[in-house]
Amino acid sequence: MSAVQDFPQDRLLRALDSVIDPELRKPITELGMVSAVSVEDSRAAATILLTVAGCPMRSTIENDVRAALQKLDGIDQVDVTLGVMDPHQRAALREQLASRRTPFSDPSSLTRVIAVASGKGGVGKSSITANLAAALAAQGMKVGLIDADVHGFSIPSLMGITQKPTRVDDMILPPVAHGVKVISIGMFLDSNQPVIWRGPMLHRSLEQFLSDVYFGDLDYLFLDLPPGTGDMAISVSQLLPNSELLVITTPQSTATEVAERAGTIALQTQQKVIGVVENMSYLQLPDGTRMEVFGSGGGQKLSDSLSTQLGYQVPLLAQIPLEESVRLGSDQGSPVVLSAPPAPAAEALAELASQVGHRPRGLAGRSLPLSL
Ligand SMILES: Nc1ncnc2c1ncn2[C@@H]1O[C@H](COP(=O)(O)OP(=O)(O)OP(=O)(O)O)[C@@H](O)[C@H]1O
Repeated sequence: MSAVQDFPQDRLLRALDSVIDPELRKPITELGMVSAVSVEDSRAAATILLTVAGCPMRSTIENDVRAALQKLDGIDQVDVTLGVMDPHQRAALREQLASRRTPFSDPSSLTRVIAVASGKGGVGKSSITANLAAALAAQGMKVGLIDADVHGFSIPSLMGITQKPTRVDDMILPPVAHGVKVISIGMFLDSNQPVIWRGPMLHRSLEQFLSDVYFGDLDYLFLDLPPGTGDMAISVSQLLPNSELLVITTPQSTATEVAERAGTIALQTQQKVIGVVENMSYLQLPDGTRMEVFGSGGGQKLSDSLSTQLGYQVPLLAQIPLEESVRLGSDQGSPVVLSAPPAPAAEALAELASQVGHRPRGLAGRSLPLSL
């Protein structure tokens, strides 16, 4: 790093501490990205090394560096030069990050892993997952989201992500949207092409997401599962034995029956089912009455039957109304808890997030790593 004649170097570095790499979520000073910074005649010059040449965040980083230095008294002008890390610098960064990769499958991991399941498609599983993740991130939690619905991936558009993940050698940096680190198979495909993978490839894709994607320390990791009781649900239970299940249904009896099968898979996989969410419960009419478009009682019925079959209380955690704001938020890539927080559906989703968030990690229904 170059010397500074008339400006204390640590003041410059302290200012740059406030610049956070948007993907790695760490100060650029800690990541070895500040190659040089100096001041001459109230003109600051900073050379910043990007992890890769095509870094999608280059203009954000450049602007943030400029803004951070410009704030200092005595600096009138800032010149930012962007360079790229050489293979040695990249390897050092990878080492640094790899040692901090969180083993989500480790029984001692403090990250709560919540897989969101449903019996059939279209019940709002992805919308609820996106809203839960965004709501907890807005509360200051560190949240990751894996779109494990590889055949019907919709999370990138629900979260408003068009950007591709950045690769640093064999490490993948997930794009961050609304404070949530998100990864989806859809981000690796060139167009909206269908994915026709079978079990082993699905298992491998999840394994790769868990090992190669840099999530850093997380409070919550959500997985949006494909509908039903397929291969991915089994893979999740094998690769993430600590994961818990949240089951989404509509009030309709046909949806409830298939959701029950998705929930009872937990008997075989030994995952804990933390609760049931009933979505599209009712439509509030202008006169204040509630129209039960998809019938009523499905969520409670599912909660009762899962409680009986699993042998512990599986509560009905929320009933989310059918509301245009939810659909609009999804279409605009901004979950309704953020885009229209006073809407009744947003309030119900925010309340669900608090319930999920405040629930301590229990051991009921979970296999323990015991041996004689
Ligand atoms: N409470 C709600 N009110 C209004 N629209 C909703 C609500 N919940 C979900 N939707 C809309 O219903 C559609 C299906 O939702 P979503 O994609 O989240 O379902 P899904 O269960 O994940 O489906 P799949 O598993 O097939 O991907 C979307 O257009 C979404 O915007």
